[in-house]
Amino acid sequence: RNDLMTETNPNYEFAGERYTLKDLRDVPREHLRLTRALGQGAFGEVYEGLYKMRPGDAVEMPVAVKTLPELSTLQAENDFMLEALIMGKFNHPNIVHLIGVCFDKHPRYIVLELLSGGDLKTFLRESRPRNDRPSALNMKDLLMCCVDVAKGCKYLEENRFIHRDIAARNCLLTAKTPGRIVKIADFGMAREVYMSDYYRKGGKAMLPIKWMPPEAFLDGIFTTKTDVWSYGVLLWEVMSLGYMPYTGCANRNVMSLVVSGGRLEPPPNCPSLVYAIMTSCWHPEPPQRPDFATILEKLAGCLQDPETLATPLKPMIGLTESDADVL
Ligand SMILES: C[C@@H](Oc1cc(-c2cccc(S(C)(=O)=O)c2)cnc1N)c1cc(F)ccc1N1NC=CN1
Repeated sequence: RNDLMTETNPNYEFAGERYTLKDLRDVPREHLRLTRALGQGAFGEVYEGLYKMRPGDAVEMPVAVKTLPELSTLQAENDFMLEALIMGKFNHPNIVHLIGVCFDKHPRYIVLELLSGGDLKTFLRESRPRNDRPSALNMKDLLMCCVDVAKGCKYLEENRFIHRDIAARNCLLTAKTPGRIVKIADFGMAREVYMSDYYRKGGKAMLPIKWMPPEAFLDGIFTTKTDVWSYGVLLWEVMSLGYMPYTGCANRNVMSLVVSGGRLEPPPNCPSLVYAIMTSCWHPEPPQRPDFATILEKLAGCLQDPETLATPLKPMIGLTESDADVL
């Protein structure tokens, strides 16, 4: 909780230091050119754009621009600023880089590095083996994606930062081709905790129940072990090539299932070494869950196990893709 938030001058504590908006680089609006819409973000439209770093420059840097609509509540303004402050303090290869902000007038912009591989969930779904094309990915590709996200999570853990929404939809790739790097790129839920709880929007519907451990959705307890549980679900998302977890199950059923000890089944062809990591992340007792350093060691073990690496990828069977994925 950060009760130091005031309407106009949010302070933000990270890694033992306090920051305010003045710490964020100001991007002159006239050096920014929005080229096309990428999709709807939590606040407003997100655009792809080009940023001329220095006025005389011929070269322009591709960027992603989050926009805050003109007609926004003060609450939304604060949330938006805080998200920029949160991202502005991170410095890690597996966390999206904040380039700067345009907060001088409306519409306000948050300018991020553009990761042109798009989001991890979409990438996984697009990479499923099709009859005309065996999967473009192999087990090593999948494990490398998981390693990247775990490295980002380890950095957050070391800085005692709880993300609260680790999921494939919130991760982006630098490219779809080999050599791709995965980065944690959305901090919307983390922002929530810094706003007074009574502002929390709506009911349970706002919470990513399928990625949350019991102590979080029952008692609102969030620790770094919350992110470990979510990371286990992300592992399942990756190994299933982007399926919706608990296929066909509604949120309230997932809650009772998980509370009574039910867990996600191993995706088809999921190596037992990898499934063992997932289940360790889903231990009912938070302290019994591994930390991200341990998870990285276990993933390194998988990457050195010939049998694991040789496992072919196979899509889920049963429900057709469209049903399975939406429910
Ligand atoms: C805010 C936005 O940030 C970005 C999106 C894309 C990006 C997103 C989708 C497709 C492509 S692209 C140019 O490769 O087709 C690039 C590329 N770089 C970003 N920095 C984002 C961050 C996430 F963690 C998850 C989803 C999105 N969005 N927001 C709106 C759509 N996705």
